[in-house]
Formats: sequence, C-alpha cells, structure tokens
Amino acid sequence: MELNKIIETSNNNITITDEKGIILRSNREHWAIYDMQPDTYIGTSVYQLEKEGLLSPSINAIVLKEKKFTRIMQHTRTGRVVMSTGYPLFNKEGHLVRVISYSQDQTEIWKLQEQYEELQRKVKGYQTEVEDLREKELGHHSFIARSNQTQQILKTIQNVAKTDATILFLGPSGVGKSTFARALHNQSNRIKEPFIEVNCSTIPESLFESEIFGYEPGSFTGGNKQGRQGLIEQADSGTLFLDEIGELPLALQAKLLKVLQEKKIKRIGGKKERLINFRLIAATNQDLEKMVNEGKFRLDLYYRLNVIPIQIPSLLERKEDIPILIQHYLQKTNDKYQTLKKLHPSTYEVLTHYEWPGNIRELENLIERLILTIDEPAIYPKHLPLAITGAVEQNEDSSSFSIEQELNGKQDLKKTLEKIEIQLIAKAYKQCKTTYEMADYLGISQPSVIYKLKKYKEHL
Ligand SMILES: Nc1ncnc2c1ncn2[C@@H]1O[C@H](COP(=O)(O)OP(=O)(O)OP(=O)(O)O)[C@@H](O)[C@H]1O
Repeated sequence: MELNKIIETSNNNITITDEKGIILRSNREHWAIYDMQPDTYIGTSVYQLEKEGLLSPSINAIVLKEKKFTRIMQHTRTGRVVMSTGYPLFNKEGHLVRVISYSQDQTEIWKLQEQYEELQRKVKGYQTEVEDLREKELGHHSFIARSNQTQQILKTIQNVAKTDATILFLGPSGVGKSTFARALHNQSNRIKEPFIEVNCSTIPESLFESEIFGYEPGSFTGGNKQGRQGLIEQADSGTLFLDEIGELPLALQAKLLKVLQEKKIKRIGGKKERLINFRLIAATNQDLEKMVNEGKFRLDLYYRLNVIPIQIPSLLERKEDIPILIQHYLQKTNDKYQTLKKLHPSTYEVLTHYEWPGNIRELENLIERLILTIDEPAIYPKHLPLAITGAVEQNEDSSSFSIEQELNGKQDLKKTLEKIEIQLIAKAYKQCKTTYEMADYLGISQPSVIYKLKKYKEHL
C-alpha cells in the first residue's frame, strides 16, 4: 500500500520487473512519454515492449542480462530523451529476482545542453574573430622587426611605454609610425582604455573644434541634437594619438596647445570644464624644426610634443626588413584571398633591391595588387610596374661601374664578362632551390647551369 503510494507519487518513473522481465509495478503517468496508454503495461514483458519498439532499449532488460547497476539514455518514439537507471535485486541464494528502474525525462536539460554547446561553439568562433580583428588592428602578429634599427625602436618603446611621457614619432610616410604608436599604447598601463587616433590632416579646419572638443546640445548648427563628445574626451584614461601633427594650421595649434597643457576641455556651447587624463603620442613626416624656423609651427607646441622623439627610418635605411616584409605580405595576402601565388626568384630579387619610397605601405599595396591582378601562379618581373623595374635597373647600372673599377680601368671584355657571369651565377645559386629554377632564372639550359656551377665552384 505504502510502496504503491511512493511509486505513484514519485517524480521519476519507477518500474519493477520480475526475473522474466514482466512489469509488476510502475507509476502511470510517466508512460505517456513512451507513447503508451496507462494500465496497459502492468503484466507486460519488457521484451515484448522492446519488440513493439515502445522501449528501445529497455533498461530492465539490460539489467536482467548484465545483472548489475546500469544507466542509459533512451530516445523515445515521442522524441523525448530519458535517462534510465536500473538496479538488480538478488535473493539470499544470489538469484536475480527483481529489477528496479528509475527513468527521468531529460529532454529539456538535453536541449539546454545542446543549446549551451552550440552557444559555446559560437562564442569560441566570435572570440577567434575578435582576436583576429584585434590583432590585425593592433598589428600584433604582423609586426616585422628583423633589422637592428627596428629592434632598437621596439626596445625604446618598451622602456617608455609604462611612463606617461609624450612621444613624438618622426619619419617618412608609410614607415609604421601609427603602428608603433599603437604598439606603445598596447604596452602601456592604459592598454584597456581607448586609443584615439586623430588625423590632423583630414579634419576640416571649420570642424576641428567641434571634433576635438565636442559640443553641447543645440550649440552648433548642423550638429547632433544631443550634443557630442569630442575626440579628446573620448581619449579620457587612454591615449590620444595626434597623427600628421605637422599639417595642423597655426590657428588650431594654439588651441591644441592650450588643451595639451591644461588637460581640460570645455565643449562648444558648454560652461563646465572637464579634466581629461590622457597620454599623448604624436607623429609627423614633416621636419617640425624647419617648420618652426619658417614660422609654420609653434615653438611652444613643438617643445610640448618633442619630449621623447623616436625616429622611424625609411625601408631604404633598414634593408634587412625588406625580404621578410615581402614574404610576410605575400603570405598574408594569399591567406586573405585564399590564393597560392608565388614570386619568381627574379621578381623577389627586383623587389628586394627596390628602394620603396612609399615604404611599408607601398610594399603592402603592391603585393596585394599583384596577387589580385596577375592570373598566373608565379609573378615574374614583367608583371611589375615599370617604375619599379626601371628604378632597380638604373641602380644596377650604377653598380656595374664598380666592376669597371675592380678591373683597375683596364677595358678587358673577356674578364669583365666573366666577372658579371660569376656574379649572376652566384646570385641565382643563392636564390634558387634547384638547377632547373636557376636555368629559368638565368634564361639558359639546365645542363649549362651544371657546367657553369662546376666552372665557377670556387667563387660560390
Ligand atoms: N613593422 C611592421 N611590420 C609589418 N607591417 C607594418 C609594420 N609597420 C607598419 N606596417 C604596415 O605598414 C602600413 C603603414 O604603416 P603606418 O600607417 O603605421 O605608417 P605611418 O608611418 O603612420 O604612415 P603615415 O605617415 O602615412 O601616416 C600599415 O598597413 C601597417 O600595418
């Protein structure tokens, strides 16, 4: 009587079978999940129910076979997921006489679990995407620093990053001033705070104040009705990076100097002054000292910015970085467009000897353009813009002068040609992986390559 009540009122489906698998007791309502009418199960064999496909499999049948505690997950005909646990009961002689099983509908938990796992997968995907974007934006993984000069700059950045000193990056266009500025912010204590980049050359003079200082509602014709936070305010607690500072008109230089000194801003149309805490980094490709002498740049602003100047050399001054930058951008662009383009060794040779007046930006853009516009799998010198091949040829022409010098002024054609040949063979030998590649590079047959390698072996 009590046992019946316990079984009837249990939240779990309790089923007791005898040693033959005949259901002796069970609670009624739970059978609905198996798509079975109440009252039809008592006295029925679990083997029969299995045969009819109503239980697949039956936990009691498994325990009868295994004779030990067992737990399984069942998928019912009604699409439910049920966790069933079965226990064997033995008599004094050790014979299995009963099986008690508990079944619990886990469909909702199962669904939640699946949703949770799906969400976890999505979050992981988004995380990777965000990390990728962040890395790209911060230039982390793509930071090439092979030459001593770049290594030295990185060291200096490391030394000054944790201070609040103002840094002025100097150097020609496209050398990586903005990239270094970000790297510096990333190594500073402000890394979690905003890095606000202001390109002083692109903000129109008429909008400069509203962009920099922000404005209160209604104070500015054509402005946002709610007013707007200025760039300096956005940099609060973080880093304010003033790029192309040399482009700032004199009138605005005075206004900027005031805010840099006081670190206070008042929005246009506002009454309240706000204290802003930011670290200042500036960059320019202009000669600020010369501009000061010419009266184009304020001396006081120059002093304010020129606390720790860091000069970034052009690629021409750090040639060691060129080959690795070429390889890096080739790989990066191939990954970006899912291509497998290669540079023929002779193209690589031309590119490593080019002076790159537009520096890393020019190199990056050229490689992207080549990968996108050349249909062939390998990029040859004939695919390069004339400006590049022409410039490199001219350089090489001037270097041939040294051969003449080496020959002490004697015009010995045979020796001169031999010297040039040795130089070319040595170059090809260094750059090519096989004699076939060398033959292609030099425009001669492969047996000729073998012959010449033998002939000049002591020069290689
Ligand atoms: N060390 C480096 N390794 C790899 N890529 C770099 C490196 N430095 C800069 N770059 C890349 O070169 C390009 C130009 O860099 P950046 O914009 O920082 O130059 P910049 O000196 O600030 O140019 P500008 O004076 O025109 O503003 C960017 O695409 C940047 O990712």
